[in-house]
Amino acid sequence: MAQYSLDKDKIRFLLLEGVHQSALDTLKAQGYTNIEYLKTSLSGAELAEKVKDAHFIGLRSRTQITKDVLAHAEKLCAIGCFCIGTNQVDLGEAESLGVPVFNAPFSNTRSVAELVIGETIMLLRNIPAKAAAAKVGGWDKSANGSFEARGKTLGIIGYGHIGTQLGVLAETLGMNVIFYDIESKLPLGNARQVSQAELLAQADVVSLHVPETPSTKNMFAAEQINQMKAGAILINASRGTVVDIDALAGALESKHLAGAAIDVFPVEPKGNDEAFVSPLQAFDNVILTPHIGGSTVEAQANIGVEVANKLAKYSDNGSTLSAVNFPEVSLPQHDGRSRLLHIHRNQPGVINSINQIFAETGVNIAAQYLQTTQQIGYVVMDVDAAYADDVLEKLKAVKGTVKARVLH
Ligand SMILES: NC(=O)c1ccc[n+]([C@@H]2O[C@H](COP(=O)([O-])OP(=O)(O)OC[C@H]3O[C@@H](n4cnc5c(N)ncnc54)[C@H](O)[C@@H]3O)[C@@H](O)[C@H]2O)c1
Ligand SMILES: O=C(O)[C@H](O)COP(=O)(O)O
Repeated sequence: MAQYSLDKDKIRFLLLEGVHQSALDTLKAQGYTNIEYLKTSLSGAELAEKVKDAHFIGLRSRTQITKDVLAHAEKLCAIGCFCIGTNQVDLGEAESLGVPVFNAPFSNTRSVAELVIGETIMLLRNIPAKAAAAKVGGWDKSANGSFEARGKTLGIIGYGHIGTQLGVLAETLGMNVIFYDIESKLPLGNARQVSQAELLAQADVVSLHVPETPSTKNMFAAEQINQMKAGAILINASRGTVVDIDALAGALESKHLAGAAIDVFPVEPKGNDEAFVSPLQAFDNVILTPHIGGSTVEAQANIGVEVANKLAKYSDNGSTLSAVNFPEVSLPQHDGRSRLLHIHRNQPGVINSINQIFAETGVNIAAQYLQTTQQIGYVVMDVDAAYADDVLEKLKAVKGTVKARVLH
């Protein structure tokens, strides 16, 4: 399937889930005005219908871009996740269709880490339960079950961008930091990498910061919760699939855990007007938040600019730097030339066929860039504008071509 570069006002953006106004401002400032902006997520037939005409889709963590949805998105050039997580997109399928997926890998890191620090202090002091009692006339003035954070041990599971930020902040409170990660990681400050069993046996507060993957699905179930210290606290601001909520409810019921803070759930409401239901609503010593770990004004404004810029850059010059599922190519401007972009299956003979076209037509390649993943190859060639459309037609016919377009 070939795609020609269109006039900017014909390039259609579908932005879902109320991404920040800064995304619209950034796109408009770069000449992209054909933008459909929705405050909610979409699913099913509605989503399939909307993606049909979209060249670019922007979304947050809620919208599921499955293989089926992608099959409806025939004009799709790229997807922007205006958040950190990209598990809501079928990344492999998008790759095989020649659709790069971008995200904002650090823009809300600090917001999540700060929320977890706040929750750690509140839960160690038993504030949620005391505040709930006070609101209905109770007066629980007592030091029992209320502790300082200083000197306590924080166990971080998943020591990536958020986990490391959290560890640094926790040390400034005087906490001891231990962490577990499947990779060997450079410990920051005085943090120590330990096994998961050691972490669960030692930590007063356990905080989860892993991505949603097959290996993290239900990784925190009854077995792991039972290994936590009696009276410990569990915090999850990663993904709702990571914790078995019924097992957590059981541990709160039996008072094995002293409290929890949960920001993400196996099933979350589609929008702010849908009711939220969870067995954890029964517990006053649990902080429940509506997936707002990354929802600060600062983070959302930065994410809007960052991801919109990545989409505009891919549209304008083909750069795929920091795409999460695609060969990464950082490209200079192509002033005075046209740029041919060719996405193909990574199979023997494709580059040879492409070179053959140039050998036969005698068109000179002023610059060429190539990157591959196991699945696909992405080759970019700058040529004299007079020949670009002709060469594009020939490139489209190369066996193994997934997508080809030209930028004038
Ligand atoms: N609640 C929110 O609003 C919010 C905001 C931002 C991110 N998140 C979630 O937090 C996750 C983590 O974000 P990040 O930026 O720190 O990601 P990251 O990729 O920088 O770090 C994740 C870490 O988890 C480790 N890991 C992966 N699988 C593991 C396993 N089975 N056991 C132990 N460690 C494992 C990785 O090696 C990595 O070090 C994101 O994937 C996203 O789902 C939630
Ligand atoms: O992956 C993320 O960055 C967080 O889960 C935040 O997602 P959101 O943009 O839907 O709040």
